[in-house]
Amino acid sequence: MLTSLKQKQQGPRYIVVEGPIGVGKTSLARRLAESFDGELVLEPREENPFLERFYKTGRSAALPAQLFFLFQRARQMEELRQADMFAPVRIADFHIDKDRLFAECNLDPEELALYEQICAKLDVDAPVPDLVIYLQAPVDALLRRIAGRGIPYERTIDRAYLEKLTDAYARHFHNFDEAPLLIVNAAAIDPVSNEADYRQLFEQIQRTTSGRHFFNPAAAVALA
Ligand SMILES: Nc1ncnc2c1ncn2[C@@H]1O[C@H](COP(=O)(O)OP(=O)(O)OP(=O)(O)O)[C@@H](O)[C@H]1O
Repeated sequence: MLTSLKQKQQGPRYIVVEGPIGVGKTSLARRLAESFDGELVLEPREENPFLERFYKTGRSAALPAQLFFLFQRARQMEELRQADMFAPVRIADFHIDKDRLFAECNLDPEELALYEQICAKLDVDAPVPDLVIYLQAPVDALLRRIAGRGIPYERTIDRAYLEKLTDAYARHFHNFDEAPLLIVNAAAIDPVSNEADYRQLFEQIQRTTSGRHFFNPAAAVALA
C-alpha cells in the first residue's frame, strides 16, 4: 500500500500522462490507476481504421486519421465531463492538446485550416487536469520501446517522424501553464518494471499540486 486513504483524497483527482509515441504513457497510466484504485481513460488507437494506412502511406491518410482521433477524443472528453464528480481518481494516457499537436505535425496548410474549422465547430470542452505528467525520452529509447512492443504497423515509424514529434512536445510543454506539470525523465527511470523508481515517482505525483517540477531518479527539483 503506497498511500493512506487521507492522502488519496487530498491528491490529484484527474491525472493526464503525456509524451511522444512509445514513451510509456499507457504503461504508467495503468500502474497509477492500480495504485489510486482509479479509473483508466485510454486512447483506443487500434480502433482508428486510418492509422495503419497513415503509417504505411504517410501524408495521404493523415487527414482522415487525424479527424477520426479528433472525434474519438472529443467523445471521450464529453464522457469525462458528464462523469460523476465523486467517482474515483481518473488517469488518462492522453491530453486533448495532443490532437492539435499531431495535426500541426502531420497536415498540410489547407488540411490544417479545415481541421481548425472543424475544431471550432466542435468546441470541445475538456476538463482541466489536476496534474499533467509529461514523459520525456530520447528518440533512440522511443525507437527501442516501439520495436519492443512489436505492434506490426508501427514498424514503419521512423526516426525523423519521432524527432518531429518530440520537438513538438518539447515546444508545447515549454509554454504549458494550464495545470500543474511534472516533467519526468523517463529514460533514466523505469517506473513500469522497477519498483523503487515507481514508488519514488508515485510519491512525487502525490506531492505535485501546483507549478512546474522536474523528476529525476535522484532528486525532484521544484522550479516553481
Ligand atoms: N521507462 C521505461 N523503461 C523501459 N521500458 C519502458 C518504459 N516505459 C515504457 N516502457 C516500455 O515501452 C513500450 C511502450 O510503452 P507504452 O505502450 O506504455 O507507450 P505509450 O507512450 O503509451 O505509447 P503510445 O502513445 O504509442 O500508445 C512498452 O513495451 C513498455 O513496456
